[in-house]
Amino acid sequence: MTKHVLAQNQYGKAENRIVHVTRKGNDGSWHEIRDLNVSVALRGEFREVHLTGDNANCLPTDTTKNTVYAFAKEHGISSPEAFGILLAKHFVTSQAPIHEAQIRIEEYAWERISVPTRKEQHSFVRKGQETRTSQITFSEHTGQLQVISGLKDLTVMNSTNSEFHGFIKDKYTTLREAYDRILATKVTSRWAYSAAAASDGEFDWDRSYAKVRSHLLDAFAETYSYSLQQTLNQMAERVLDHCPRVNEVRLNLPNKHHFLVDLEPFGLKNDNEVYYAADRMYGLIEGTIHRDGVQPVIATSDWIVA
Ligand SMILES: O=c1[nH]c(=O)c2[nH]c(=O)[nH]c2[nH]1
Repeated sequence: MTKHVLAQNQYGKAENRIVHVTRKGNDGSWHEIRDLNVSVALRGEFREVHLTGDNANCLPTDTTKNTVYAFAKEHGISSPEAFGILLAKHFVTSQAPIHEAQIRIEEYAWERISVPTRKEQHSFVRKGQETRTSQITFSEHTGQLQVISGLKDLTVMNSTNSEFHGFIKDKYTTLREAYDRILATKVTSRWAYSAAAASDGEFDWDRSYAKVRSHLLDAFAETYSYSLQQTLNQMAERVLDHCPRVNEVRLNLPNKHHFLVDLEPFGLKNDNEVYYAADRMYGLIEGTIHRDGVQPVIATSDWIVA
């Protein structure tokens, strides 16, 4: 029998998605968020764990995950580096068999959507450009030029001012009513211009794009939401109200769920500070709003992935 050698090994929970909300100001209405993807890898005396099934030296990956969320509550997240240092030191100094801990953190950066008319600041847009889209169709039969513009991958978040309750409860319903939740979505939108705009040689398409984008953002930030469906309608209505040459707006809004982490088992109270950001599954809320009397033209069957 050849002898086999257990060489380098490490383990831990990877990709702990965490969103931490800090409330500042006298009334806590100025929110700051940190959005991290934290992976933990532990190295040390784990020969027995691999070779004999003796788990005496094994700190469960589940515990490493809990530690990440509990540390966010206990210490806050001043920077990914500072948070990583706290975690790495903790694992190595608290458990004898753990000799080395490696914490890898990706941070997703957000910018504030500032709403000048209100003091509360809890609306954010993910840094990095969204993709601008357009579809132009010209038909020789009708002589009609059709322009459908749009955007995708515009990720936005409100860290408060979102509720969801009063919904149907049947025997399969387990969802709890929410009176203060995070509302986040990655916006895909397309909007159709009037035929007059499409054939107006002077029309400023760049300016119009910027205007629609900013109305979508403002409506998202300013809507006190009772469902993502309601937010969807507000966003589209805002565009139709302010952009006379847009006839129809379609929105595909994946509900990027953020679940409050239960910190009670560690004797910690989670005052809507520490969230688990799930990437799947997601609610997918879609709809078209158009001017009365205008025939909708935007396809409704596209496959949208969050
Ligand atoms: O805004 C929401 N709309 C829903 O239809 C829904 N369903 C659900 O589980 N959560 C939510 N949130």
